[in-house]
Amino acid sequence: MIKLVLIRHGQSVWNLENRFTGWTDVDLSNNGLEEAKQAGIVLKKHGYVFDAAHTSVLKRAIQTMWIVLREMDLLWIPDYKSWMLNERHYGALQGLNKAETAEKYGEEQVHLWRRSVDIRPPALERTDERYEASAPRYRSLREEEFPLTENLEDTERRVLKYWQKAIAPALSSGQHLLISAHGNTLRALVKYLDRIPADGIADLNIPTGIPLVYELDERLSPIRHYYLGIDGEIPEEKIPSHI
Ligand SMILES: O=C(O)[C@H](O)COP(=O)(O)O
Repeated sequence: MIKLVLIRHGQSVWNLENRFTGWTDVDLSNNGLEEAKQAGIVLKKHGYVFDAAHTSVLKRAIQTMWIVLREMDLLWIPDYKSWMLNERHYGALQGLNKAETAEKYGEEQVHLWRRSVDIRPPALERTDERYEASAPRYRSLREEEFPLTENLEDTERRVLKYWQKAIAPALSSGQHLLISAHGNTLRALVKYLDRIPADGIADLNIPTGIPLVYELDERLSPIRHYYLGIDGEIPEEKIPSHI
């Protein structure tokens, strides 16, 4: 049995302000910093040790990874950062307040943008100041690869490409991995791992800063999964699944 640990970054300052974030590179809130520290304490207490860690190129996920690994005295392990683990791109919604957006476009429309699989939010214009294709961290992307908006299917495609290229081979070689990523990145990965159909994913939310442990068989098929707290597996009814 192989254990894989997923963690959504701690609460960010735009989670706190209820803003659409996507690829915007915002910091963790003070609460998010504390969540990440607690996650490291929990993982260390339960004897987890990682051989490597994977994260996005967004600081809320990178800092979460660093804080967790610092608490575990594992800052020395290799870590890999890829844009392919970035949060789903929220297009022209990035920076807008979710409640104000719902007032303007209606709750149903915002829910579809946030939780459907195949509906993309309005796209960014390449002239928009939020369009960051020229940022050094995205140097490896061709212009046509840089998203102007994404639905969950788009996110799933790039996450699975990274899974096949970097994660699955490492797991199959016996490595214990930590993936520090984002709400929709992990929704996409969980959808794939648990074979959740498109019409079954809308209500799945990943809470911030709580280690999600996947026990996988030798074919990397999930045996079971659970959130890990200081006293061990957290009962389903105690998981804060706020949307
Ligand atoms: O990108 C964001 O706004 C959040 O990290 C996830 O937002 P969502 O829960 O609205 O998809």
